[in-house]
Amino acid sequence: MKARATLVAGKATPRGAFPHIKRAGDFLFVSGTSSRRPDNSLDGVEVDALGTTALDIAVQTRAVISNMRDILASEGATLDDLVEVSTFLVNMNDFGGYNRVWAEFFDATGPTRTTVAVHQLPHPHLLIEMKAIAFRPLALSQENE
Ligand SMILES: N/C(=C\C=C\C(=O)O)C(=O)O
Repeated sequence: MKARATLVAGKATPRGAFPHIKRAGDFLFVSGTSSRRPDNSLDGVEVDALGTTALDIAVQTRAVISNMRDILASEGATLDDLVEVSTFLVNMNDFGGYNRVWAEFFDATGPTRTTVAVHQLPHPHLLIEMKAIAFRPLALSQENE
């Protein structure tokens, strides 16, 4: 069986030659996802008239999870199907804000999780990016079509 790559309509276009999500058998692999909107603006970023920039880790985290939810839906999967999430923060001082929003969506029965800090993400206003693996048997996804 060949793996199936999908570019999801209505989501921000990937900033490179890769899909939003790839199905390999019953497993789904979600590319690194940010709070980027389809128009390439970012949730959780406000810039005032003087150029002062306010970045909000809670808003960005909620947007990332929401974007992943939409991407999973393209394969008939939900956040409940996630088995592993990797999170990249640019600053561990944001860990608390990120962790609180995470708990709005998941508990200890949810996906395994690894959180690391990285030097940079692909846009200077991004505080967080996540990639994920889900288990959603193809047969179950097709039942709901
Ligand atoms: N996944 C990658 C970037 C995602 C950026 C975004 O969604 O804003 C990548 O370059 O590998």
